[in-house]
Amino acid sequence: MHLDHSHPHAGATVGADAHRPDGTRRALRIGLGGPVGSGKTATVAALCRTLREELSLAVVTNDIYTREDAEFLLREAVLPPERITAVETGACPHTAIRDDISANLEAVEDLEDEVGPLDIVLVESGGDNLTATFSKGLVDAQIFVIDVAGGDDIPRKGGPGVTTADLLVVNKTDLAPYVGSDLGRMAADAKTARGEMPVVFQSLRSEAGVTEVALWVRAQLAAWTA
Ligand SMILES: Nc1nc2c(ncn2[C@@H]2O[C@H](COP(=O)(O)OP(=O)(O)OP(=O)(O)O)[C@@H](O)[C@H]2O)c(=O)[nH]1
Repeated sequence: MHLDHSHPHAGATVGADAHRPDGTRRALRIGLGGPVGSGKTATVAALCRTLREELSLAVVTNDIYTREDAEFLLREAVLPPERITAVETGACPHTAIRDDISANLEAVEDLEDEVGPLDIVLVESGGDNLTATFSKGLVDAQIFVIDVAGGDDIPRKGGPGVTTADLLVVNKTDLAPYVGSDLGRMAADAKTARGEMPVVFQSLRSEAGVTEVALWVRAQLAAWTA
């Protein structure tokens, strides 16, 4: 189930310089943030599986003290190991993606140098609260992932992630009947909070899986390379 694809190209604004020092175009950088356990890593894994044959991809993960998200992606072999880098933030992940972005920028640039040229780098934030947003100096577009089990009032309560992310993903729709979440209400509240900005409802347990988000990512890349 998805909603409001009337503006598939909303997003991808040029934040940092679009070129590498040698003059070639750098990869499009897409950030994924959201609360703990909403499905960020699972979405990154599914995007890699869907897009890896057609695009040159890499992933940067952020965890506070561990490399768990990167280890999951390595174990699942969603990409060759040299294309996955873990940043240990040692503090709130949102500091590393919003305030002191140097470690993430270095990780992205190292990946481009070592395995490039790359089409897309996915930068996953460690699970954080609803205020976690990425610096425009780090990513060109951001996806905010919430899930239906976290409470169907999250779109209404908002927060910068929900209201300003280029794409809002409401994940785990398969669980809605079990946790009593009202998807219609979530959709209406998301519309109120976001206006014309896109929202995708997905279940990674369904056959459609990450298809809609992958379409959005392809549209961002098309706009970036145009
Ligand atoms: N039922 C269901 N479970 C899901 C779905 N997506 C992810 N999960 C499960 O939810 C759990 C958390 O998913 P993760 O991808 O690790 O979540 P995360 O946002 O990366 O978590 P942190 O990195 O700890 O913040 C895992 O057990 C996933 O398998 C979904 O669409 N439906």
